[in-house]
Amino acid sequence: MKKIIVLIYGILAYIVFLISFLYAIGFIGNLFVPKGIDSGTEIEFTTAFLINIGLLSLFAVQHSVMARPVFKEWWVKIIGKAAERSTYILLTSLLLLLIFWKWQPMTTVVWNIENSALVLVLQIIFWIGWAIVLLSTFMISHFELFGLTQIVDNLKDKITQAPKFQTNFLYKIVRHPIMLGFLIAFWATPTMTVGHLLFAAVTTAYILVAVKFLEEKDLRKALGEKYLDYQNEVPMLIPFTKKKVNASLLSNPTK
Ligand SMILES: C[S@@+](CC[C@H](N)C(=O)[O-])C[C@H]1O[C@@H](n2cnc3c(N)ncnc32)[C@H](O)[C@@H]1O
Repeated sequence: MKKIIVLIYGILAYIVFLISFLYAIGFIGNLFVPKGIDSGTEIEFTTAFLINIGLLSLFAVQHSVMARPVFKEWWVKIIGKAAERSTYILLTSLLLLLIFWKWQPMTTVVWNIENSALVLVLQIIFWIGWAIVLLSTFMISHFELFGLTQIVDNLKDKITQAPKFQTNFLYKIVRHPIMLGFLIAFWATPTMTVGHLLFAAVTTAYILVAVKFLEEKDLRKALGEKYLDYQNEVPMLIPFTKKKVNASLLSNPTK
């Protein structure tokens, strides 16, 4: 019975993720959805700025803290191994929906491209960004990343294997294609408002810090030499720019 409940919980968490992901596309692109990043009544600038920064910070704290191995070790004792990833996905998705709901528009235009060919190019790049995000999740292990493998394995009394470390497909071009896809989608717009710029700038800063100082640190710790070699061979986010890692990291992968 408990396994069925965990299964239903995991499926619901995945549905909430799908809703938040699709809404994110509409929100950032000001497309299809009732409330886009630039819609709604504008309030005083400082208040809007503080609310928006507060919302993004809330997301950053939840997303970073709950992804750390130390937190997970403690958290699985409470929630159980099978439901851990689904809970992470559910809370992440709910916080995203909170951002979309409470986001304060700041509609002063920073740039507005009128050339229709350029507008089309930017719109295509925007969609390419989202396609990169989605495709890359399948290159790692989409169903494990979103907790579905864990809940199905739990039903079958099977231990979920950690996904294979991926160095192929887009992971051969950059180490973080999912993040690259987000960055492309956040910045590629023909009309950039102050609110959209704030969103893009803060999320970019967060992605750079979280990837470099949290995720890669964990991966170096878990994979050691293998990850250092990967860092030496494949650039972090910008394709075809190779970055050499600090030699001191080779002797201390946990640094
Ligand atoms: C949301 S995904 C983002 C992955 C990567 N940062 C990216 O942007 O494509 C985070 C999870 O992917 C895992 N991960 C990162 N690089 C990986 C790789 N090359 N192969 C398999 N898993 C990876 C991390 O350990 C973490 O659990």
